[in-house]
Amino acid sequence: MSVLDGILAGVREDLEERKRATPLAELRSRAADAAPALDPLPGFRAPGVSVIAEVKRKSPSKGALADIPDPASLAAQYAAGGAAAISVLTESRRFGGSLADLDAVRARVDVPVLRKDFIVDPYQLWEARAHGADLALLMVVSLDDAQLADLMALCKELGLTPLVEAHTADEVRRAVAAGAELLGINARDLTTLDVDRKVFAELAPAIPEGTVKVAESGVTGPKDVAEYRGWGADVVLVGEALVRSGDPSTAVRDFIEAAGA
Ligand SMILES: O=P(O)(O)OC[C@@H](O)[C@@H](O)c1c[nH]c2ccccc12
Repeated sequence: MSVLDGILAGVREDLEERKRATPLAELRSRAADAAPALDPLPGFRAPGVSVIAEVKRKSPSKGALADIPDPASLAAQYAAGGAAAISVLTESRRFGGSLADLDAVRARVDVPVLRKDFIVDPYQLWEARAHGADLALLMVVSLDDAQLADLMALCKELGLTPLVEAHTADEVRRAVAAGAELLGINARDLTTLDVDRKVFAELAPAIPEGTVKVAESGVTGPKDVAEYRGWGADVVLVGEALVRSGDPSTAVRDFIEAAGA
């Protein structure tokens, strides 16, 4: 069993428990009461690189990264540094996140918020919207074409912008075929956890003009952001380097400046 399979097994168990605790009808009514989702795409298309700054406590590859007792305050510092969006990991077993983190961040910042999780079921998109997310991650590797199409259609209905994540040429092709407007290349192979930033350089040319390109994972400092930018990234998604930085606001600003206009 790969690392990803192990994560997905836990995600499905936790999902069944939440489904028992909170019926879909209740999520639907909470989603209806939520403020409409923000559209992140104009911001991501603005000149210069955009940063999606992530609230990430731990990971299967690195273990504990940072305690983050106050995710809302971390997110506020990211926003003050100029982050175009905030990513909140909500997977609990391996990443130490929760929907409570999403609630806290949503309540504090005005920039778009991404629910970062292993989304395999429509219920999770209703949850995302009920908890105020504007974007949701859809990982091509863990979905077949029919599931991807269904989840993309539900995102549209809910006003959520899907960040469609790929790691191979075939996954990029499937993401494009599904109509992704926001396409992420994860430099981390989730079956082995190996990170290779050059995967972005190799796959980006296959992404059609007009699609917003997101470089995910492996940014250790401003130089890496500049490199991704040189390879055509419109957006970089950064977790570890920011949660460990000690000064998240300055770190975000440095990343944006490193990439130039
Ligand atoms: O901490 P890093 O290397 O900056 O990576 C951030 C982000 O790309 C990573 O958390 C991520 C990308 N895709 C994912 C899918 C699931 C869980 C986590 C991820």
